[in-house]
Amino acid sequence: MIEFKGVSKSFWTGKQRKVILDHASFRVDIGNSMGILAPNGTGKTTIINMMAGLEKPDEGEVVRGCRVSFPLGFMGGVVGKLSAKENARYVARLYGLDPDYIEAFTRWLCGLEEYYDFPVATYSQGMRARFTFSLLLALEFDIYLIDEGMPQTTDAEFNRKAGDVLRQRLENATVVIVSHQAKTIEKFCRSAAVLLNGQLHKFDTLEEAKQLYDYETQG
Ligand SMILES: Nc1ncnc2c1ncn2[C@@H]1O[C@H](COP(=O)(O)OP(=O)(O)OP(=O)(O)O)[C@@H](O)[C@H]1O
Repeated sequence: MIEFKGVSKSFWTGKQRKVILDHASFRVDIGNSMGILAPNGTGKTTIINMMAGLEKPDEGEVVRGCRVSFPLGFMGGVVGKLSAKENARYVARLYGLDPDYIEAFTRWLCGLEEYYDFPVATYSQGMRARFTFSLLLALEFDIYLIDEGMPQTTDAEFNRKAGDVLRQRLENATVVIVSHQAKTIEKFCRSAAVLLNGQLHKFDTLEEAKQLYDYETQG
C-alpha cells in the first residue's frame, strides 16, 4: 500500500500559496487500482511524485509498504548520452535483474529498431516516451504510477503492445493513474478519487467520482 498520513504540500509563488494537499489522509491498497481526477495545474504530478518519493511533503508522512514504481514518463534515471540498450542494462543492474532479459524486453516493446543503439539524446519526444514506458513495464512493481495515462505516441503498434503488457501486469499489480479526464482512467481503474481543495475524496466507483468532478468543474 501507499499511505498518506496528514500530508500537506503547497508552493509559494511569490504572490500566493498554491495548496496541493491540506492535511490529507488516504491510502492506495494493493489490488485496488485507483484513478485520481483533478483539473490541470492542481497538483496531479506533485501527488504522483510524492507517491514515488521524488518530492517530500511539507508536513505529514507518505508510507510506502510495497514496491512502488517511478512515474511513467520520468526521465530522471535515463542518461541522454547513453543508448537505450546501455540505459536498460544499467537500470537492470540497479534493480538486481538480468540485463539480457531487460534489454530484450525493452528492445521488443519500444520498437525503436536501430535507434535502440543510438544515444537517447537523439530521440524524439515520442521515442523517449516509448523507451521509458518499456523500461517501466520491464521492471516488476506492486504499484505502477502513471501521470495522464499512456504516452501520447502516434505509433499504433506500440500503443497496442504496451496496452496489452500493462493489462497483463495489472493482473498482479496495481496502478494509480492521475488525469484530468475520466476516459484515461476508465480503462484500468474501477475506483477513483477527486482532488478538491487540498483533499482527496475517494469513491468505490469511477461513476460516483465523475459525478462530483463534473459538478465541480462544469457547474
Ligand atoms: N517547484 C514548484 N514551485 C512552485 N510552484 C510549483 C512547483 N511545482 C509545481 N508548482 C505549481 O503547483 C501547481 C500544481 O503543479 P502540478 O504539476 O502538480 O499540477 P498538474 O495537475 O500535474 O498539472 P498539469 O495537469 O498541467 O500537468 C501548479 O500551479 C504548478 O505551477
